[in-house]
Amino acid sequence: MTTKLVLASNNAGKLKEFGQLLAPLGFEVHAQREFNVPEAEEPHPTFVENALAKARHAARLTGLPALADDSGVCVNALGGAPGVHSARYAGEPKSDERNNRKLVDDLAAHGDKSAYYYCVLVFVRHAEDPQPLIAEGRWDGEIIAEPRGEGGFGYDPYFLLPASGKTVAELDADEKNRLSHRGQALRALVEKLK
Ligand SMILES: O=P(O)(O)OP(=O)(O)OP(=O)(O)OC[C@H]1O[C@@H](n2cnc3c(O)ncnc32)[C@H](O)[C@@H]1O
Ligand SMILES: [Mg+2]
Repeated sequence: MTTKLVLASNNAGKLKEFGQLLAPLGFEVHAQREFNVPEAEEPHPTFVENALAKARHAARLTGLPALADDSGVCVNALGGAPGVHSARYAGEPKSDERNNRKLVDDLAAHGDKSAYYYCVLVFVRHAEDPQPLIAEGRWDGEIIAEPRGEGGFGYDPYFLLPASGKTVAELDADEKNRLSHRGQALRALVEKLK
């Protein structure tokens, strides 16, 4: 049986990756935009609370099971920033280019460039689901000052994987999905759905 679900995100990069990750698993996946679901508020200080807020919002407005992703890049020398503020690190309107420039500037005076991507996924069967399924993933790397690569989205051209010497934007889509915070979290979530 295929499960129909709504993806509670308006981020084109995430939607593309979820499409690739979920395609082989027999889900009928719809982006919330198809149902004219507006962006949810994300006022919380934790990833898990924001992901739950997004999932509930989409489930409430569509009547469908919903999957939400709250994610970001956490930089150790910056005390975990941008963290939950990753999408709007440089303010409104959201801009990957300005976010990346601010991140590089903020880190310029620091020797420690280590960082990690973090992703929490929340799946709710309906808006009042008392037992949401929750999974997380983490991916370590470091921030570099000059962008490399064309793939991925967001901070990927500046996120270096020391083991391969490549940035995430230099990986092909399959490699990113195999290694990423989002891929790890989704595989863990799917185990819980079984
Ligand atoms: O809330 P939705 O609609 O899902 O879209 P969003 O872009 O606002 O998503 P978040 O609130 O979860 O913010 C996550 C930000 O973290 C960054 N990010 C998350 N995953 C990433 C990845 O795989 N590669 C690069 N940047 C990523 C990117 O800047 C995202 O905008
Ligand atoms: Mg968001």
